[in-house]
Amino acid sequence: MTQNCLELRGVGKSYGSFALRDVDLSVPKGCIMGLVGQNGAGKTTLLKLILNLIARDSGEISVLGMDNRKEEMAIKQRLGVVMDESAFHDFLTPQKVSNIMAGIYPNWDEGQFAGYLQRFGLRPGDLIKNFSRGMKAKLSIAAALSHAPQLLLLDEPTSGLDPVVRDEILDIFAEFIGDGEHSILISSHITSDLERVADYIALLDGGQLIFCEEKDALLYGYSVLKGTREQLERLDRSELIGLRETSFGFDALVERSEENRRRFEGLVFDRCTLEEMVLYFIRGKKR
Ligand SMILES: Nc1ncnc2c1ncn2[C@@H]1O[C@H](COP(=O)(O)OP(=O)(O)OP(=O)(O)O)[C@@H](O)[C@H]1O
Repeated sequence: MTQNCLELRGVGKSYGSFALRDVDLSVPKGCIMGLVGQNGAGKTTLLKLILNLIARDSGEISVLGMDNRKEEMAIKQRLGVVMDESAFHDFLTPQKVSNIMAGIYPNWDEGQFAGYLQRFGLRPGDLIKNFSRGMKAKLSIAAALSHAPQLLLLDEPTSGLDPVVRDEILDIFAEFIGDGEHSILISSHITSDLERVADYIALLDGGQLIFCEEKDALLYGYSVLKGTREQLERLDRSELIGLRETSFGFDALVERSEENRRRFEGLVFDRCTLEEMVLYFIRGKKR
């Protein structure tokens, strides 16, 4: 059995002027991979391709060691999914959702679902119509987790949630992968959430995978370099990623290496957040 729960090879899909091109991506078992990128970068398209909700133009996709087209039904039993739009009809209640899910998933765990509802402060008998965006998001996450899935595919699951609930949900995600057998691919614009829980980060931009790296390797492998305009004039710019010039000076991302320490001696090296790093890489690509 493969150690990757998800593998994409040469995956492509085009929609008029937008194209997801030649994406190779592997999600190892037992980890959380964060998928980041600007609006329209192709994150939802990628997740829909994995779910076989849309047909790919090229490439291969294997989910939990199975071909995502040939074994779609078997895969869906073992996947927990949250897409960004509300998953359940407004006239339902969480209790009715539970009854419906029990008919779809042989592994549906009513008790576990009820436990999540209680944890999230959702009443089983209330109409979803009257739920806030955050409450709908919590319901979707509770449902995705309650049929013993091995892999969660989550499209911006925490976007409508307040920081306290987000924190609790991130803890639940960390618990979920704790035994090394479960994994999560999560797209999010909240990079601080990913900085907290993700093991790997994949950046999409304009349909292209810019990188897929271990989060710690990214955070410890790069620094922000800062200096004056005069200092910039004397530098070899080929090492600078996403250079930004201001009236005072410049900043750019550089690889953290002894060679660069010597090359840029006398300049300031700062730590970099994941959010800053993503901005530098996107800016660097647009140059
Ligand atoms: N059904 C469709 N028909 C035509 N174009 C589409 C369709 N679905 C998506 N697109 C286009 O594909 C591109 C990528 O969209 P996608 O929803 O994958 O981006 P995203 O990274 O998820 O964005 P966001 O962060 O805003 O959710 C966009 O240019 C979008 O307009």
